[in-house]
Amino acid sequence: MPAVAGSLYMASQHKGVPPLPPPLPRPLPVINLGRLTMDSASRALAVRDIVLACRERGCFEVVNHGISRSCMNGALEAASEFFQLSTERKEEFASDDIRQPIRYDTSSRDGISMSRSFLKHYANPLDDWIKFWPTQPPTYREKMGEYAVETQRVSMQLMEAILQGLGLGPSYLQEKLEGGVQFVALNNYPQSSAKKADKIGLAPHSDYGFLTILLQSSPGLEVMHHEDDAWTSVPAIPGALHVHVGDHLEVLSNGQLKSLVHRAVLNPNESRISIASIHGLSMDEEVHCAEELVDEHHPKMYRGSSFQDFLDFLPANMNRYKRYVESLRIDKP
Ligand SMILES: O=C(O)CCC(=O)C(=O)O
Ligand SMILES: [Fe+2]
Repeated sequence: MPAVAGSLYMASQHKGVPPLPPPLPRPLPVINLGRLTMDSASRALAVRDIVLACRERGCFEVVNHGISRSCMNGALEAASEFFQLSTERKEEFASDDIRQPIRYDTSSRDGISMSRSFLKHYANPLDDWIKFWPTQPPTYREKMGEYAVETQRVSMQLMEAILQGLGLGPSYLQEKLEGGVQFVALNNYPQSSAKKADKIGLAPHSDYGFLTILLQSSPGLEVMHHEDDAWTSVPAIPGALHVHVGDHLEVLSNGQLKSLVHRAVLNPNESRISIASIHGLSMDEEVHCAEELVDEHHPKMYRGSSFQDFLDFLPANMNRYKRYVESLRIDKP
């Protein structure tokens, strides 16, 4: 009998040996971003790794991205100090209106916040938005501003690599991306309690931009890869950032890359902060399937839409789609 894994497995069952356990979860790809600015061979390998990770896993971790530890820790500290302010102070930013330039909330009116409070605001270009940001804690604008500018830079590098890897060229959409939306969500989750059975902080969803860059103070982010039916926990690797594919990258790539379903679970040991930076085109700019990726074998899969369209869509469609992009499919039932 040939010594293939399947036959060994069968043989062990025949002898009454317990069946093999399911395969171990594959570790998430960790990509050294420094290679993008080295020689062209190193860049080509990094581009290949990034696109493969996007295609096969929908996400990856990046290291050597050029954002200093003190900048990342500064942003986490500023977020943590904001959430420690009195309720009254935080509620100065409370609003039901998702079009406000800054918004604080604690409830699940958005259909997915099960146990989190959040502060959301825009960040690019910084000069247009920073005036709306909190002045308490006093270092908030400086620390969050520095981190926002740095993540916008990393998002540009990543998008150039992805667009190159898709065959569209690194400067495809460049100006529109430079002037695009950067939406920053600071999330604050309580420590899970032994009494409460529900350990979900944020329910499963995808993000609507091209890319999300996420920094977490401790583990809690979980992702579901495209072919999987199970959650994979994303480790909080010191100094690393997590990156995942959003709905508009699925549209732009005409379905070659798929937006990633993810959720946040409560951490049993501590309260947790995450900072999600979502990058896309500007408010009214529609994202379409790239014509270069449409042909007779790959018909156009999605209709075009803008960030503005997403905001219009959201209030009436909470919980209808786990991924907004499903509503954009041309062949949807
Ligand atoms: O807290 C997390 O890890 C996930 C946050 C998230 O998915 C979001 O803000 O969209
Ligand atoms: Fe998200």
